[in-house]
Amino acid sequence: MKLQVAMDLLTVEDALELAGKVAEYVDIIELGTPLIKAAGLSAVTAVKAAHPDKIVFADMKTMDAGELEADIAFKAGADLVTILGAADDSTIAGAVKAAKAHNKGIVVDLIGVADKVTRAREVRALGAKFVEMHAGLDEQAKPGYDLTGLLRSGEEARVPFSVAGGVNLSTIEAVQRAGADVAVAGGAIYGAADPALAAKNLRDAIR
Ligand SMILES: O=C([C@H](O)CO)[C@H](O)[C@H](O)COP(=O)(O)O
Repeated sequence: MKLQVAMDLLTVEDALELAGKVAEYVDIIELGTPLIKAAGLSAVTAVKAAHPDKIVFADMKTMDAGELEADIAFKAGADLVTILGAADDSTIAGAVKAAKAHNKGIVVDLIGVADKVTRAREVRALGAKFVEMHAGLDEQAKPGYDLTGLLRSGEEARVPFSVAGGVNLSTIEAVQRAGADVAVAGGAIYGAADPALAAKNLRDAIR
């Protein structure tokens, strides 16, 4: 299982500083949606230039104009770009077309999708590299939230998947047991007093 750091920060400087601290422990470096909205795609270019050996993930969360938005993110240096699972099939197909043109990949984010299992299979058939079983920051803040539903959806879907939604040291083993290809950790790393140690501990928990 790969480890992905999600950088939900707001400036390129902060993102480069965090990436510099944790890169040796992670496989994938994600530029979070708030970061891309605040700093633009130049943030993707800067992180890829600093870490050319890492998979750079642009969390675009595109809902329309799939081919166009994926194309500009790939041109900026992204290796993986997210499209929302709630988008029309044509949006996902357009983004997959752009990914093929750049020899890169599309990840379909199933945030907000009620039937994640069915949609995961549909978008995989459309050419998604993998799907993201995702509960966003707002959903995580609701009382009683836990990762169980995401893990069950991943197990049932039987397509390559990542899990994002408050993954931390106490849950990463369950994420791996569920068969996830990628564990995504945002707050558990960037919110830690020592992000490098937090990333190392997560890496060490992956067997
Ligand atoms: O994608 C995310 C969210 O929508 C804000 O951009 C997060 O990066 C993702 O949820 C992982 O972060 P944590 O939940 O803090 O681990």
